[in-house]
Amino acid sequence: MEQPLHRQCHRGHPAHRRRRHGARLDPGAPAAPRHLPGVSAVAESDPKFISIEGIARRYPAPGGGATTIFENLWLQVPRGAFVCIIGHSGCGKTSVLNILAGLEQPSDGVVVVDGQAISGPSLDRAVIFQGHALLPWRSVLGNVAYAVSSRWRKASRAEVEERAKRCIDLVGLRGSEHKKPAELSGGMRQRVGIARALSIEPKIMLMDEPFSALDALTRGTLQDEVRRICTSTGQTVVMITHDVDEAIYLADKIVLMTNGPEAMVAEVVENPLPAARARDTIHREPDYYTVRNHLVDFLVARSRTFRDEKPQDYDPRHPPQVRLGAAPEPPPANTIPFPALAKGRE
Ligand SMILES: Nc1ncnc2c1ncn2[C@@H]1O[C@H](COP(=O)(O)OP(=O)(O)OP(=O)(O)O)[C@@H](O)[C@H]1O
Repeated sequence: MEQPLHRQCHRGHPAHRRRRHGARLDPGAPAAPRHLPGVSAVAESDPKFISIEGIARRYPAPGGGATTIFENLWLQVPRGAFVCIIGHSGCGKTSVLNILAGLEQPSDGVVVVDGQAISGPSLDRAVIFQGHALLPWRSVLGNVAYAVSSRWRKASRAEVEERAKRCIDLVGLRGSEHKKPAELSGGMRQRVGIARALSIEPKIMLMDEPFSALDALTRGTLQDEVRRICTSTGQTVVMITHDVDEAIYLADKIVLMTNGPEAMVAEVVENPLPAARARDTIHREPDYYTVRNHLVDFLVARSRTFRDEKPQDYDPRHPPQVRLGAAPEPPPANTIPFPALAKGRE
């Protein structure tokens, strides 16, 4: 009989031997190193860097029994990938993220990150929530430094401050180091959350609708920052969003979840847009509307009907990888442009 993947020899996995520095919260973890590493730029290829293996989430149902939010959910995220999960409210996106963070236990299955099964929260996995969860009595610098010193307990105060300041710079908050959270705008607080997450060099960054509470302008600016930082550092990210355009701009892969209960991963859409994309011109990319229409169509219709209409060879262990593309042919030369047609009717 085939062994579940998590029982196969993860310790022999090359990723396992590439363990990074740092003080794991897991018992038996090696002690924290004395010196802080620099902000590294890694984008190694490791297709199973995060391996979600047959997880389920069930809650007791009001009249007895259990409600299955999802089960037998499988997903792999390569090292350095930016993955967005989209799906309707209640399908279990936050539950998946909480399981990845180690904040919740799956009712079944396992998640393996970098060769190690998750058994609880760890500084290897930073979570950025919608609410910023900053310590209100600490300054910006204090909040970020607190995270750094939790990660590298033996680092000197100067080392901790230097690293914290570097991350504060990275999110564009230089000059606000000594302000308290109450003195900051929502966008600035979210930047502190991002700086704090980056400062501990997590193996993975988990974001639960991090920009949804922000105004459109701030959201756009922060999306740009996050994209710039994650691209340049090779950060592996799993993010939940309801915003199709945000997913297209940020993600390498977009995971489509069907409606719950008993939600499924319908497919994983590979984003065909070039890595060098810009927010203000992305809608002119030839494949932009192909991808957008596919995602909207899923949310409007297929997220409801997928269970009954799924492909015969659908295998939850290997959800279909969809690569859209091939921009529509340009219209023939003799096509009358739309404005001219409209004019003719006047
Ligand atoms: N502690 C709990 N007890 C019972 N049911 C729960 C509990 N936590 C979550 N649920 C249920 O699990 C389902 C999935 O919740 P989850 O928050 O993961 O969904 P979601 O897709 O993230 O939703 P949203 O987009 O609205 O945030 C929901 O129906 C929710 O009511």
